[in-house]
Amino acid sequence: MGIVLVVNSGSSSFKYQLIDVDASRTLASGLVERIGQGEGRAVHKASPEASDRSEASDRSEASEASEWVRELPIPDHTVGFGVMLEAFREHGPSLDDLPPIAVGHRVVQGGARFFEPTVITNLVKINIDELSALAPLHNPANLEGIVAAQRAFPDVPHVAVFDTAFHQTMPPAAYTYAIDRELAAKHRVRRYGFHGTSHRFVSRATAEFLGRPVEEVRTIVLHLGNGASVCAVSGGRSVETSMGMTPLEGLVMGTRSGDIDPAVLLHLQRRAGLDADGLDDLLNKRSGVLGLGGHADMRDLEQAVDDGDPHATLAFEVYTHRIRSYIGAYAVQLGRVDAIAFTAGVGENSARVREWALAGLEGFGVVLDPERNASRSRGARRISSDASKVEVLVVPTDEELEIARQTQAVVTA
Ligand SMILES: Nc1ncnc2c1ncn2[C@@H]1O[C@H](COP(=O)(O)OP(=O)(O)O)[C@@H](O)[C@H]1O
Ligand SMILES: CC(=O)OP(=O)(O)O
Ligand SMILES: [Mg+2]
Repeated sequence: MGIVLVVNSGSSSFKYQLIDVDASRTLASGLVERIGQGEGRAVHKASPEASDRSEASDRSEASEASEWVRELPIPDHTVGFGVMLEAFREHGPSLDDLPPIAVGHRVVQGGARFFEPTVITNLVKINIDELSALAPLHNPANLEGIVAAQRAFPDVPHVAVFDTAFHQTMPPAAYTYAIDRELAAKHRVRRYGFHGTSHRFVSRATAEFLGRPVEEVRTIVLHLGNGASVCAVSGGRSVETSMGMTPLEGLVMGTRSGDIDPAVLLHLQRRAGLDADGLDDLLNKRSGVLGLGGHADMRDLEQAVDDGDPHATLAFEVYTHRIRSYIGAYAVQLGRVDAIAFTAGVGENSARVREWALAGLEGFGVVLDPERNASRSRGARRISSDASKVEVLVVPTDEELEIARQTQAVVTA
């Protein structure tokens, strides 16, 4: 059995899943959070009959499994992995019975250097550290998770799976910013794109759902989670994506602004007294639908829209307007669109976002079926009408399974 532990580390938390790759099955999952913040918390679930994705890809399935919860100080990631090992010992499944053959790590920024999953050596760690300049919020935390996980699992290979890797196929015309080229090259300023693991998984699942070879299909993937990005995928390759040098560009997100005239930053620097850190905080943490509508969580925002809050309504309109603009732009770049696939927390669950984002596109052959769109059935499904020229689908993403698959492929190659 090919069992892989998948780790997604953030600065103050990490999520993990123990996955049986051959059976596409989660054996256990958990979250260790509030690391270094006084009182930490760990939640661990063993899946009794393990969630089999072919039957139920909905994550709520996992919540039906029994939980192991601990509240205790977790000063750093190393202690966090100790708590995780304790959870496996006390609550199961036993890692002695189900030893992982490898640990797969989500790493956000791989720059132009990493375009495929990579076994983590000391040199790779130096590179990930060095790429922190291009992802200061993500890479240092990813690296901390890797170091701690290597201490907890010293005898198996650790593999980095990069968010940026799938987008390394973008042509220069798509990834180049129109600024002084020498300055840009010196500081590695270009578009890299993110959420690649999800865009790759969903674009392949879309072709599979349509029963067509991935090489033939042109898809627009809308990954709408807390972070959000669009990807134009042609023949299984990313040709354009909305996030740029960092995960701030593109769509309106929970707390991030997405696209903005760069002169706004200069203006706020000169007139509102914001320095680099202040602008970083504003654009990454206090903007998006939170900044406009007072709620970062789409469920809360939709509730406020229903309650008649005009700020929430405008936030919702701006959010969906931006998605429409990208659909138009990417349809033109692709030349032909076979499918539009919605994925991640918002994309999979919000019928209203999907409806608003696609309203009025009938003239372009995009016609939603309201009943199919409102259905909450699980798994990949069609939500366009039979008359629609473009297939519109909801395709649940599974970044952890994709990381586990890529990790297994690297270590068994
Ligand atoms: N039923 C729902 N309706 C609308 N939005 C939802 C629903 N369920 C989850 N979401 C939204 O999904 C988002 C989180 O998406 P997710 O993909 O889990 O994020 P991430 O992995 O980037 O943290 C939140 O904004 C949440 O409100
Ligand atoms: C890269 C990125 O934006 O990731 P997330 O959606 O997990 O914040
Ligand atoms: Mg996510």
